[in-house]
Amino acid sequence: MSEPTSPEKIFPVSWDQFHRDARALAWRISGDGPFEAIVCITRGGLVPAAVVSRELGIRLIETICIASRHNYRDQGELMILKQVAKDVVDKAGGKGAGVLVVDDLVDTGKTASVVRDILPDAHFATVYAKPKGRPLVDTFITEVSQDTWIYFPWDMGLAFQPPIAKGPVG
Ligand SMILES: O=P(O)(O)OC[C@H]1O[C@H](OP(=O)(O)OP(=O)(O)O)[C@H](O)[C@@H]1O
Ligand SMILES: Nc1nc2[nH]cnc2c(=O)[nH]1
Ligand SMILES: [Mg+2]
Repeated sequence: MSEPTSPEKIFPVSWDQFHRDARALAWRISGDGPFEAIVCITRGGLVPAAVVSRELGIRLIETICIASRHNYRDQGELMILKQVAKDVVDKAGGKGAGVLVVDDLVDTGKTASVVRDILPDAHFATVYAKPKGRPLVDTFITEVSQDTWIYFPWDMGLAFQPPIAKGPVG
């Protein structure tokens, strides 16, 4: 479980900021290829994978589908819903050489370590990283503290904010 300890910090990310950070990730890994394929870890990896794929001209995109948070933030048993296709693993010499694994973030590192077991020689890239998971990634853009919860733009919406003078609602 990666429930942030108190006091919890939050790090809200807008679409614009996420796009810039994902593009910066592409820049940072652009010298580490060539990559034959991207393996993106769904669902969070889908968005940065689209940006990195466009920037680096990688058109072979595969997924590994992993679910671990069955109740919002509580991390439960990690379930692989779909494995990496055999032809992609074979293309990478069976161990992931020439494969770029993309995810939105690494937190405890549990998801990343499962994927590393499958593709040990792959290059692992995430947009954000927390300290516990950081050793598992080769490249990331921004580190946030372990007690920070990142709010992604696809999980948020515009909402009315009461004027400061009215005080907190409720
Ligand atoms: O380092 P960890 O502690 O394993 O956490 C990181 C993982 O948690 C989130 O995915 P989640 O399982 O919530 O599913 P989602 O991508 O479908 O939102 C995030 O997208 C990473 O894949
Ligand atoms: N949205 C979101 N998902 C996560 N999964 C693991 N850590 C986080 C986080 O900080 N934010
Ligand atoms: Mg995920």
